[in-house]
Amino acid sequence: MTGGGVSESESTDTDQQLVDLDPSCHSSPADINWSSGSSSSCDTFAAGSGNVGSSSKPHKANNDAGWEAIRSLRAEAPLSLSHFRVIHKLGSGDIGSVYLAELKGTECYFAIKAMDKKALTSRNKLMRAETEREILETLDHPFLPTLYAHLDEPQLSCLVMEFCPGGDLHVLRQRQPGKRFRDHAARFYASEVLLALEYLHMLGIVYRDLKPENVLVREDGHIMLTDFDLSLKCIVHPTLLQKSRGLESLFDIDSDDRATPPGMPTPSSIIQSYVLPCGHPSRQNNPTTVSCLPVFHHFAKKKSKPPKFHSLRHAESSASAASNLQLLAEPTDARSMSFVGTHEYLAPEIIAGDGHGNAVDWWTLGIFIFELLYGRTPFRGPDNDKTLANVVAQALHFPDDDDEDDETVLGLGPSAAAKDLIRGLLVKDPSRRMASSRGASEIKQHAFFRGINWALIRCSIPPHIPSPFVPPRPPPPSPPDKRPTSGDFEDF
Ligand SMILES: Nc1ncnc2c1ncn2[C@@H]1O[C@H](COP(=O)(O)OP(=O)(O)OP(=O)(O)O)[C@@H](O)[C@H]1O
Repeated sequence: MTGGGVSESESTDTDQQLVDLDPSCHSSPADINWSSGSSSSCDTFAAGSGNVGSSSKPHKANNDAGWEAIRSLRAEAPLSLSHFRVIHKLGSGDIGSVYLAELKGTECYFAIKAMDKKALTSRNKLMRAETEREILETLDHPFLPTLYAHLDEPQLSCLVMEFCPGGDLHVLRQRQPGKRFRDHAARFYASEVLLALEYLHMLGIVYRDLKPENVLVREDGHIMLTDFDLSLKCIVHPTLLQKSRGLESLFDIDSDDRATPPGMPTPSSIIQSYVLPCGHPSRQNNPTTVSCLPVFHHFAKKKSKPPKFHSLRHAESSASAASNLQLLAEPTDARSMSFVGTHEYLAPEIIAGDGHGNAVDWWTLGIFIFELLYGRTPFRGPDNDKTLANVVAQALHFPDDDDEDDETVLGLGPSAAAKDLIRGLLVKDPSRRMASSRGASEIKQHAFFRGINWALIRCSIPPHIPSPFVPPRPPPPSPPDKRPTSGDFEDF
């Protein structure tokens, strides 16, 4: 995609002053000098300075060989880079490079994002790296990366993350006929992205960098949203809305009052219905689609007392009233003035610099779906300035509106429902944009997503399953210093 990325208003440089750990620069991957003294590295999770470990990731940490391997290593000594064998570079971003690495002797593979601390400081990117780490530490969701460890080496700050072997959606789209996805595939990717965004919003995180390049494909074909260095963290004020009464707020749940209201599903039932694998007994009994689980999940860890009810006393005892309730926990009133994102994906309010909130993610979702379906973004101009001008002022136009190609004539092009959804998401005024007040659930109810089983989406069959990941063979052992003696061959 052209158009480049705008990282932050205060620094838009993209020079890679970061340390290059590219194995191709070395005689063998194993020769890479990851740090100047890994013995003094600090595994912040193990040391307890980061409050995240496998125990606080109940959904992603179960039956995960990676966690098991790391856990048993940590039982003996703090984890350090010397425990990993670097295989090759997966790619570079603005604040670091990502490597495929194996935890030595385990056949467990990880993606390690290595950031040079000096370069981060001199380029004023320390905060971004810190934000990304903090966000990754909190995540525990099927469509978001697991952070296994943060290794604070003398020169490098390294994030040990889940490795995603299937490439990204940008590359996958190029391989489709006409370089665009059909409706059913776009619907699948958009729905998994939507769930990931919903979860992030409920944690008070505005993602701000949705684009196909940041949507990775797992080995099983499901997705993983990556790259959180442009994300915004804010405080959420969960609110219950009554569906039949529109947007009227029934009660607020402040940070100290996080119990389940009578008649509402309990936190554990919501979590189970959402994240348990298919076939789990709890699943079969409770396949409810619930849009508000992450908030409860987030809150469930805290000691709770009954919430303060500001109105609708009946709700206290009525299960039917509860079924009419909808939790809004997204940071709809978050505000940031930063100029962040990728030109073609920037929301008008970011360009205008008037302050923006989570509605920017719904704008980018609209651009994302458009790009998946049409093979290009809607407002792209000949240069970045023209692109920005188009985003702010140009009306949305679908390529097949006036110029019907063969696919459209045959009914294979994007459906009317897809276009209607895109239109709703690409409303330039964020306060009128779809989902700006009622959050992700409004999008989920759109006709484009009809037939999606939100609770069981993880069990659906993805449109594309990548070829199985073949673990690279370890390099041959280095030749012995001395000439072989007859003793070396005694087995032959
Ligand atoms: N967990 C992962 N598994 C596999 N590949 C990954 C993983 N994380 C990142 N990558 C790949 O590594 C490359 C660099 O990723 P990174 O997140 O550092 O930066 P970016 O998304 O390219 O850019 P920026 O940080 O500037 O927005 C990307 O090409 C991405 O596809």
